[in-house]
Amino acid sequence: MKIENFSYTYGTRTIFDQVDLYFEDCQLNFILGENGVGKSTLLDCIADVDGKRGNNFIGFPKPNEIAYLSQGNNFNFELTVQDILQFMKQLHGIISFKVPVVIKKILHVKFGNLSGGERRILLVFINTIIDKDLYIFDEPESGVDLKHAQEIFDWFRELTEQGKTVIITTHKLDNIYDTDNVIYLKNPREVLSDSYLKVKSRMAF
Ligand SMILES: Nc1ncnc2c1ncn2[C@@H]1O[C@H](COP(=O)(O)OP(=O)(O)OP(=O)(O)O)[C@@H](O)[C@H]1O
Repeated sequence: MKIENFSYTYGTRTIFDQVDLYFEDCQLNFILGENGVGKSTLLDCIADVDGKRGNNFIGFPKPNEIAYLSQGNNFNFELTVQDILQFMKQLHGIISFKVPVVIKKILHVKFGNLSGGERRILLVFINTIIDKDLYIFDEPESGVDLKHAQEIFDWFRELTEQGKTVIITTHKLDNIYDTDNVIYLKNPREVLSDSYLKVKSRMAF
C-alpha cells in the first residue's frame, strides 16, 4: 500500500506537503514522529474519516474493511465487558479467539468502572478480533503497563501471521523489531519509509 504525492492542510497550516509513504502488507507498520507532526491526521486519512482519503491512496482496503482504534474511542459505561464482547460478535464478523487472562479478569465489570488502562486493553483487544483486512491503532499502549503493552504487541503480530496488515502510531520504541516497517514523519516535506533498522539512525528523537 502506498500514498503518493500526499498533501494535507488544516486551513493555512500545512501538515503534509507532497510526500510519498509506503506500507508493507501483512506486517506491522509503525508511524513515528513528534507530537503534532500529523500521525493521527494520517490515520484518519487512511481510514477515510469524514471522506479525508484522496485518490492517491493506492492499494488500501475500503473503509468498511478497516478496524480503526483512534485515541477517543469508548463504549456505553453501563455495559459489562461480556456484554460488549457479545455486542461486537453480533455486529461484526469475528476471528476465532481465546479470551486472554487480562480480559477474563474483568468480564463482569461495567465499562464505566474499568481503569483507564483496562479500558484501553479492552478496546485494543476488541479491535484485534473483528475480521477486517487492515487494522489501525493510534497509540494503543497509551496508559497500559509494560507487561500488557508487550501482550498487545503479541496480538498485533498474531494478526500479521494471519495475513493481516497493521498500522500503529507510537512514541515507545521498545516493541519495534528491526525488520518492522517504519514511517517516520520528520516534517511536512520529509518522511522516511523503510525498515526500523534503516530508519532509526536517521531519527531525531
Ligand atoms: N481539526 C483540526 N483543525 C485544525 N488543526 C488541527 C486539527 N486536527 C489536528 N490539527 C493540528 O494538526 C497537527 C497534527 O495533529 P495530529 O493530531 O495529527 O498530530 P499527532 O502527530 O498525532 O500528535 P500527537 O503525537 O500529539 O498525538 C497538530 O498541530 C494539530 O494541532
